[in-house]
Amino acid sequence: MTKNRVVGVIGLGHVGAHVAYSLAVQGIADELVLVDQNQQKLQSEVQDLRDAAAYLPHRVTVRPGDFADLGECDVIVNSAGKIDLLRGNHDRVKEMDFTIPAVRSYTEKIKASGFDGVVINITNPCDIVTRELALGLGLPKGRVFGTGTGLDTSRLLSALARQTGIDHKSITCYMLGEHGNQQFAPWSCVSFRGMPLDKWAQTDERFRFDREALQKESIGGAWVTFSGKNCTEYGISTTAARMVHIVLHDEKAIMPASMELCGEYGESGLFAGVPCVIGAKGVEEVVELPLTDEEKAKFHACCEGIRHNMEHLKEL
Ligand SMILES: NC(=O)c1ccc[n+]([C@@H]2O[C@H](COP(=O)([O-])OP(=O)(O)OC[C@H]3O[C@@H](n4cnc5c(N)ncnc54)[C@H](O)[C@@H]3O)[C@@H](O)[C@H]2O)c1
Repeated sequence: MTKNRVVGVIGLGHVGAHVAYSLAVQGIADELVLVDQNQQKLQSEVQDLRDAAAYLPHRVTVRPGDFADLGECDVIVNSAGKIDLLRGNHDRVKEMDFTIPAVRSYTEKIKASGFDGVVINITNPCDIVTRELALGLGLPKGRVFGTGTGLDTSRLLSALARQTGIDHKSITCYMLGEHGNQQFAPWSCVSFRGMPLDKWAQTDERFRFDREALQKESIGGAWVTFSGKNCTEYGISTTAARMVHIVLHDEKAIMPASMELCGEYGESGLFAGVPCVIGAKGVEEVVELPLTDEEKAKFHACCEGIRHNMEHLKEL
């Protein structure tokens, strides 16, 4: 009998519930172990997901758990948080006063469960919380990473697909840096199945667009979604589900993720959004894009911004 693929989700709010649903609907997980400090919310989400199971194309079992039950998971998705703290201000760092102590409160419990898999962090501020989890859990390098600029890259892919008429899956592009206000698109690395953007732009006007405007659209997309529903759900849950799929199938796929930098891009001591080779061991390699000098400077500025935000850790 083949081993069941067991995925744990911590925090069953807007994001965690949608992650669990995506994993169930896409048949990515065989078993879901759900954990939330709000027991009523947890029971409700478990019930609702179980109600869906009979008509899903793949068999999935769903159960409520505690941190002690996470030891058997192959992958844990962390999405605990308090999204209401972002109402009225567009800065994910504002959630840090809640999310850092929250994560610290259960890191030891995850360790005590005997967990030895991969952790994918969504909780904001994503780069800083991912680092906190990685330090606390002490798993081998790469086993804890964040969705980082994965979602922001999805937004850029969507904008580029609408602008050019070329399908998302034929486009290579990245948002790099912070999953936050300090991120940017390195346009020199954008290509359409091997043909660089600049080359297309020489002959086709659909590829001669306002790059600043598209970048702004990708960075601001979160707040367009947030403004009408006070959360974001579909984009992030699909991003995380894709990452879980990559890990469980040992795909060695390249995707932007929040990963520790140890000299790559001339940076160290922090987690930031960069392209990564992801497989069964989590992030197995950071891909160093051939950035222009101007793009390198932008990347360093993003890292300085993350470092500035990390200063607040001293007060927590
Ligand atoms: N990285 C990204 O791209 C991205 C995108 C969207 C949201 N987010 C982040 O994801 C997180 C969750 O967002 P949301 O909209 O679901 O928030 P939410 O407030 O709706 O839900 C958070 C859930 O976490 C639970 N929780 C809080 N502390 C906990 C703890 N100590 N132990 C167990 N459960 C705990 C709460 O009970 C709640 O059910 C937030 O930090 C948000 O900013 C990140």
